[in-house]
Amino acid sequence: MSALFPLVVEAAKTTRRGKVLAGPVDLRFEAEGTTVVIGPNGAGKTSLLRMLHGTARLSGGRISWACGTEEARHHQAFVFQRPIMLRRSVEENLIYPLRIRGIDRAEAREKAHQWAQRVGLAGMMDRAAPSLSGGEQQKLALARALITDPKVVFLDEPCASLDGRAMREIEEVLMTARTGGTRLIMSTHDMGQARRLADDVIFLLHGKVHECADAANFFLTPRTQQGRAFLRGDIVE
Ligand SMILES: Nc1ncnc2c1ncn2[C@@H]1O[C@H](COP(=O)(O)OP(=O)(O)OP(=O)(O)O)[C@@H](O)[C@H]1O
Repeated sequence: MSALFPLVVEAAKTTRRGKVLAGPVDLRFEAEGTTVVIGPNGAGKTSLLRMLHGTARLSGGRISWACGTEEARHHQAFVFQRPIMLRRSVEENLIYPLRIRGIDRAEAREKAHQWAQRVGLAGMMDRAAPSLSGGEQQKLALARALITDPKVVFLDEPCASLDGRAMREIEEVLMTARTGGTRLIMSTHDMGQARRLADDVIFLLHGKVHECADAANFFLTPRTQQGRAFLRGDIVE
């Protein structure tokens, strides 16, 4: 397969009924690491992730993967803030993305069991996915995203409204995926999580990239007054 990265974003923007949801933004993503997108409510974090993933239509600019867009799409996954479960068992939820990629049922089941084990859902394979708790559903959504071995995973607030334990378990899965070479691009409201996971940070304000920096630099010495205020927990508008 060809390389997906660098992912180059040039003056890309997405609008809805004349309102700019995100952009124009210029960004460049290399193949490794975790990028964390932060910013106040409504800053455009979800819209940026959807634009990069290709599910929000561009109304200007360009997003170019090193390979073709179709090939890149095949190697991506997206994890939503509120997991969307198939109304089937945990096992069927895990098997589904493999089956639609043509993997035979026996192999898909084996992989499903390995992934259930990894995210702590091994004892729940026969449970109906919608009956799982919020944390369990999010772990299932994560396993279902990673089971196809994607090159890049977008995650929109993957731990919103989860307790500390579920968050830690999810972060462990994410760190393992990152170490294994999966490129992660995620949003979070939780600055503790951003500090734990980020290799680099995009600080969005009013749909635009206000700061984009190496995580250590951003957290230690944010360049802008709004960046400093945001990290202090002040209201930034
Ligand atoms: N479908 C839509 N139609 C109209 N406006 C929208 C739509 N989706 C998002 N917006 C608006 O676009 C802006 C950016 O929204 P977005 O959800 O991307 O921000 P966010 O940073 O993810 O916010 P939050 O932290 O609250 O999840 C907001 O002002 C939002 O109200």
